[in-house]
Amino acid sequence: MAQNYSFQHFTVQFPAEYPYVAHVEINRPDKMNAFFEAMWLEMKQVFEKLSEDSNVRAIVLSGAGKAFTAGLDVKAASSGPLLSENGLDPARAATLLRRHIAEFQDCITAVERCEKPVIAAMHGFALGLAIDLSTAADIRICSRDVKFAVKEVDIGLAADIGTLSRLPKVVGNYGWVKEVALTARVFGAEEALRVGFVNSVHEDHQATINAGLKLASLTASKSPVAVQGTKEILNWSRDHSVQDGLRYTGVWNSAALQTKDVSAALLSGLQKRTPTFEKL
Ligand SMILES: CC/C=C\C=C\CC(=O)SCCNC(=O)CCNC(=O)[C@H](O)C(C)(C)COP(=O)(O)OP(=O)(O)OC[C@H]1O[C@@H](n2cnc3c(N)ncnc32)[C@H](O)[C@@H]1OP(=O)(O)O
Repeated sequence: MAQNYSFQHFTVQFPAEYPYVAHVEINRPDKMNAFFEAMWLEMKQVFEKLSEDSNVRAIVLSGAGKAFTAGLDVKAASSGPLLSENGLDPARAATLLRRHIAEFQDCITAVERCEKPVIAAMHGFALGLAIDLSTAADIRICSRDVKFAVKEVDIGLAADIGTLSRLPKVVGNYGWVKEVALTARVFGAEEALRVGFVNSVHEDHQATINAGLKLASLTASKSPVAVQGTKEILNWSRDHSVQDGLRYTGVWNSAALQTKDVSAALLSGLQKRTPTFEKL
């Protein structure tokens, strides 16, 4: 049984029918799961804890209520460091703001840094911060009803917590990213599927969660050494040359291939048996 998780703005469940799978739900439905500072700090704790939990091998992230998340809590932001008059000279004010942005970015990056695969299962509204957050996940799926927007220019910002860095790498199409980021226009499930932002589209919220849990369960049935190595190497290779990626893979696997999991799994297909793996 996984350890007990108790958080204020996130529920973490371990569905009995999906061993080694954690389901994280953003839980502020009365405000469309809009994020304020305590929430993104808490989200970092959630993913750091799951990353280290050997009873967890894959994670589904979804939102409670009518939205995955409507993004930044714009009411809270209107009285936070973005707009506050602090009397500091510009360089000092900029230093504080830069630290604030870096801390916020780090909370989103906690999802990418999490050693376990994370599947973002989105429905309803997925605006602004939702795109930052879901591009830090490994796999994105959505429901037919979803409304996406890279909404930052609508609120006077260049997106600064991940979207502009990660979305082009997810979809491999700068022209499309520029269109949605420069206009903040809403796009739906069909377009998201066509450009490769999401991997699959499902009938409704619950069907999307179920599909996420099944995918999570499939990866959780594999060697955790192999799966965690695959996430690490893919993320690293995304940001480096092929030659550097090959070299990193060789170094990584020179340790990882010494796992017992290889001998447990190598002949399992031929021998028509399902291997089991120790916790990691
Ligand atoms: C340093 C900067 C780092 C990060 C920046 C991130 C940028 C972003 O995330 S940009 C995106 C910001 N989000 C928005 O601008 C969306 C604002 N919300 C809406 O436009 C609408 O609420 C809606 C999502 C289209 C849904 O409309 P509707 O179905 O009519 O519901 P509402 O009655 O409007 O909302 C219900 C309830 O939720 C509150 N709420 C919704 N979104 C937010 C939000 N983003 N921030 C704060 N609160 C939000 C809304 O006020 C309602 O609450 P009440 O108490 O009932 O008023």
